[in-house]
Amino acid sequence: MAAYVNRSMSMMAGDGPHNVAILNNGPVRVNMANVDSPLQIFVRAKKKINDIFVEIDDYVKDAVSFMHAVSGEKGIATPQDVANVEAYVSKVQAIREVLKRDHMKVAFFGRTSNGKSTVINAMLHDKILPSGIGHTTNCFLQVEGSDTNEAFLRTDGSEEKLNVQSVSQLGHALCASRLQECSLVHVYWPRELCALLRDDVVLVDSPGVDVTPNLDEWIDQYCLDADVFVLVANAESTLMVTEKNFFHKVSTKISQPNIFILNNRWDASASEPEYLDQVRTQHANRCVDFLSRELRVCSPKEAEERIFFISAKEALLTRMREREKPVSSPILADGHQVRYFEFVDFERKFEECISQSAVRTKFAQHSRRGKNIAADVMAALEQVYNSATDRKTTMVEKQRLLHEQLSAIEEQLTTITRQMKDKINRMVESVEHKVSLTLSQEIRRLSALVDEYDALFRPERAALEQYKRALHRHVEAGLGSRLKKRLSSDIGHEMDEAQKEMAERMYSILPSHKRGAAAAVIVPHQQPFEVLYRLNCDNLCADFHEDLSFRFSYGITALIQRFQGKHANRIALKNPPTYAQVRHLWL
Ligand SMILES: Nc1nc2c(ncn2[C@@H]2O[C@H](COP(=O)(O)OP(=O)(O)OP(=O)(O)O)[C@@H](O)[C@H]2O)c(=O)[nH]1
Repeated sequence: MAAYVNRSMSMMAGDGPHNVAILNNGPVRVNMANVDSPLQIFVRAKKKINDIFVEIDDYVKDAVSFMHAVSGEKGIATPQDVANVEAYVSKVQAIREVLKRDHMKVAFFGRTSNGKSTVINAMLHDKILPSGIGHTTNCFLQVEGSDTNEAFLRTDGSEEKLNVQSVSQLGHALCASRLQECSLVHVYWPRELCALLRDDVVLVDSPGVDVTPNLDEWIDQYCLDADVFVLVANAESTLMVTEKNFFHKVSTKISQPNIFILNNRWDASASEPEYLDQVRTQHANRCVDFLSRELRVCSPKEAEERIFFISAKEALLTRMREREKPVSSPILADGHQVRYFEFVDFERKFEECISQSAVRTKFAQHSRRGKNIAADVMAALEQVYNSATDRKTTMVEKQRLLHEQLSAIEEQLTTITRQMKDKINRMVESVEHKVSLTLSQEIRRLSALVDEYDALFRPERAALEQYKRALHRHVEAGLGSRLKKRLSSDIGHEMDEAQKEMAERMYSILPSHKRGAAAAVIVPHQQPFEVLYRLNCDNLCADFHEDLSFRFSYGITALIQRFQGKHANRIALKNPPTYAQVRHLWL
């Protein structure tokens, strides 16, 4: 109580921060002291949830980029996985749009002339909606804050901005251009002029519930998203069946609606002070009974906190005065301050209720949705992570097996290479032995070769030199062809066998799928093996001096020593396979 009294006194005194907005009739100065308003619960929650959805939006977009990046990797993310995550981008956008527009909505109902429009005007601190005796409000009028600092009207479904003065024509039952009772007119009022509007409260005025049979249609169109309902009753009479019927219908369509009951026109009680308490108790009991027992929307104790006895007319007058606006009836009845405090108390409790209700009903659903989206996207990313991890494990295992295989093969290759080198060494020794033996035998029959040489011998120096060179060629050719004939096929056969064995052993260590490719590299030599023996008689006989008297001799013993000497001649084993060729197969 103390809080609202202080606040009310402060507002009546006109202190606290003020804002200025421009209306048709000039600049307006308004009290905006609502920093501790319960509406801030909704305002802060809205900012918080909007910020969270900005983060969810970024998270989803990052996830989409990531999914696109990995979609090329086989077995990690399918195009369907990418599309599933991508679908959340538009869902998050849609929620963000709804969140931006989310507001707290309060709908005012009651019989004609009970003072619904006057209550709204008092809450807005200005005479915005038409009011007067008789049936005044002809259609639904929704007052909401305008983002631009201007006041204007818009009929539902139209983009045309109408002058704010035309609300009297459009919404007034007595004007010729009035709309259908179910129509909606948006009244945009500068947020800066009213704390309620600035904090995203939307107020809906309605025609009297006693002037229409279309209550169901009203409820479906204007009540389903309302956070709070205010029944504006007439304290001069009592709750009427039409009013009760309307809220019975509301409570069948909406679970546990938040309903406040304002017993308006309580200023009338000033003229009958002797019955004031009894009437108040009677009205209060009936209202508590209606909310708690008939509608079952709250407990009797909670109901007591939802029932107020006010004078909207006085509250509006007080606030118009405070803003130095001209007022028609300056005289206020006795007890007007107490009634004003109760009006302020109603505003406070209404703000708490609408703020908490809107946060719960509107943001709780969005929070769940946001959590689910984040969880779904995280699950998709986890699936990608798990697939990638499985793939990595498989590849690492494959790499380990390959390394093992490679090490084993390199070991075998080293063994084979060593064995082959030993074999080659043994073969070289064997061939040298064979060549040496064959050469000895051939040299022993060298005289026969020399005897076959039948060129004309002349002792002159020049002719003698020519004779010697020709004889050398003859001996070289004869000896070479004899060695080749006797050694080639024997050694060649041995070489072929050795090459074949080497190739087969190489094949045996290769993995089966590599053998095809290796066949082109490990091929046993196809060229026939031949023994080449380079016999240079000119060198061999360089220190030979002919005895012309005895013709000449080749000095057989010397020749044999020369042939077998370590710096003399070498057997050439043509085309042996090399270690480099063998190793190339593996690299
Ligand atoms: N004495 C007194 N008169 C009031 C009070 N509240 C509103 N009125 C007057 O009652 C008449 C009807 O007020 P409205 O605000 O137009 O009532 P309403 O419920 O909006 O009426 P409809 O728009 O026709 O449904 C106006 O002349 C107001 O000045 C109040 O608390 N005390």
